Amino acid sequence: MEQIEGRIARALTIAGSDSGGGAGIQADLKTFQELGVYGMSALTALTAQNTFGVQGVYPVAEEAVTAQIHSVGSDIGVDALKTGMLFSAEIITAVAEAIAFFGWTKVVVDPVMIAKGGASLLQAEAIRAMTEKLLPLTAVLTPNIPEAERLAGIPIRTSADKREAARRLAAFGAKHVIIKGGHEEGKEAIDLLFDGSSFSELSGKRVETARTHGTGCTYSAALTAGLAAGLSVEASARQAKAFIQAAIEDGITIGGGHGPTNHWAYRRSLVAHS
Ligand SMILES: Nc1ncnc2c1ncn2[C@@H]1O[C@H](COP(=O)(O)OP(=O)(O)O)[C@@H](O)[C@H]1O
Ligand SMILES: Cc1ncc(COP(=O)(O)O)c(N)n1
Repeated sequence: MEQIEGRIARALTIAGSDSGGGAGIQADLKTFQELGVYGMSALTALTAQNTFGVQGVYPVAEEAVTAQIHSVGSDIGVDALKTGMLFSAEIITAVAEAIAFFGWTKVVVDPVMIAKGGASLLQAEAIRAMTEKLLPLTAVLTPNIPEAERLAGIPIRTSADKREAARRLAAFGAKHVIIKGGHEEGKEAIDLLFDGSSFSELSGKRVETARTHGTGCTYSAALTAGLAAGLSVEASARQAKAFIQAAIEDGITIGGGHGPTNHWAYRRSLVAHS
């Protein structure tokens, strides 16, 4: 187990459930475990979901979201947390209030909006609550390209657009912004990291595969695990990139549609090289 200040590192995910196990809370907890961090969860919504898509979305009452976060925060404690599917402005507000109540600072926000199959996981009117209430509390924001376009309010076609979007997202209060390159084309999948003053790129070989369900969830969970264990944002981002690269490359065949990644792959590759 990873240790921080002499005890086990603890990470919380505040996100939706993917019954198919490849994205959402399930991907997050698997990733925390693989990286040696104690995982906890606060559910925001249930989805009936498989590798073909989302068959149903059932949000959790916001007071139940608050209660879950207070239960773990008041007893177990949280070294770092991530948010995933938050669904509504009411849930976003409840989450922002709980983060402020506990004074948590290692906060990763994956602004999940639309599942890869096209289902909406965030109501349109919730975007404003996200930029106004959650981004000011965010240490690392991890949008994909469509999410960055929506939050920043500009289309992203060039690398200059990508940098401008990152600047705009930082202006909402996010201390670091990582715009992920999974939705772009090219031989490399390049993530752009902005720390409020300078840019750096994290690159990996693009894998031609349809099995990318849950990549964003898995990536942000790996980032959160790194922060929980005391790594810097940059070191956590590098570890998360290596984790997702291994998980995509070493694909597993699950279900008849767009399958999940292999959450075992990164740890197995470390063992193989040790
Ligand atoms: N086909 C791929 N090959 C290699 N890396 C990928 C691929 N697709 C996504 N990634 C990486 O996976 C992570 C998640 O990215 P992305 O798929 O854009 O997020 P989301 O799931 O939120 O849409 C990023 O680090 C990205 O660079
Ligand atoms: C409950 C839940 N949360 C998030 C996603 C996004 O998944 P993806 O990483 O495939 O875009 C999802 N499909 N379901």
